[in-house]
Amino acid sequence: MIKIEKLRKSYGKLPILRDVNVSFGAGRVVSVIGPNGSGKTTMSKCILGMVLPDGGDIKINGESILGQHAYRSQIGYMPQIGRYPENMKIRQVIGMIRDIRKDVQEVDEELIGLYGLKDMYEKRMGALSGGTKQKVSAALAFMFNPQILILDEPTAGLDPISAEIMKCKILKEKKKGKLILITSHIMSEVEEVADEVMCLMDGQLKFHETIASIKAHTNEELLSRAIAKIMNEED
Ligand SMILES: Nc1ncnc2c1ncn2[C@@H]1O[C@H](COP(=O)(O)OP(=O)(O)OP(=O)(O)O)[C@@H](O)[C@H]1O
Repeated sequence: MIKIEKLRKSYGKLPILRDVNVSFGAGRVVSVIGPNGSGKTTMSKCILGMVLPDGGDIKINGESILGQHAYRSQIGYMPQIGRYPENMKIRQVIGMIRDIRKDVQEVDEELIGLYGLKDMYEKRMGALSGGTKQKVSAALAFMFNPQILILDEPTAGLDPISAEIMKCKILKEKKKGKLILITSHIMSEVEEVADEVMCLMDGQLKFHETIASIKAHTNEELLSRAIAKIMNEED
């Protein structure tokens, strides 16, 4: 579904992504992990067309996305920190985004319901708690039934029940054949929802394996230990 070939990006003289090659298939949940600053968000932003790569290619369903725009409607994105006009009410933000995507007949309002956002519709974005803002971002990411979801730390800031709702939603959408890329630093959470783990270190692909194979080849039952073992291996 997504094929990344020799992806390169630098900021000034600092190389951030260094010849990353990786493929992700439909119906999979892939956790993108790696130390802070290893390039995870930059890779996501390249897929989203928010950052222009210096070299390489990104193909979605066989077609290069470079210089294209239409493909973006197939991707739902939940940023680490959603930024919204402070004076707009939740109702207005959701209404505005729905207006932009008038082409979509059937909208998915499940998270709006499960997170009780309608009861807060008249609250202004600037007055919301961090967690509630996250819930609005989540509801928007899933709303237009995208084939690909990119979720940057989706449960960070959510209370345990809301985090559980998010994880159930991820697994439900995966069953529909969607590809879901999740950045997370919480290994127990990665283990609960992901099929595969992709690890970036210093802008390079360190490994991309299924959770079962990571555990098997490190001989570790705990994913956190298995990953620590691989990360500490010499190249
Ligand atoms: N617009 C920018 N201009 C300059 N440098 C940037 C820019 N965006 C990101 N960087 C740098 O690129 C590097 C990779 O950042 P990125 O956000 O991709 O890392 P990450 O793996 O997502 O980190 P984290 O786990 O902390 O979210 C960092 O050193 C960051 O400072």
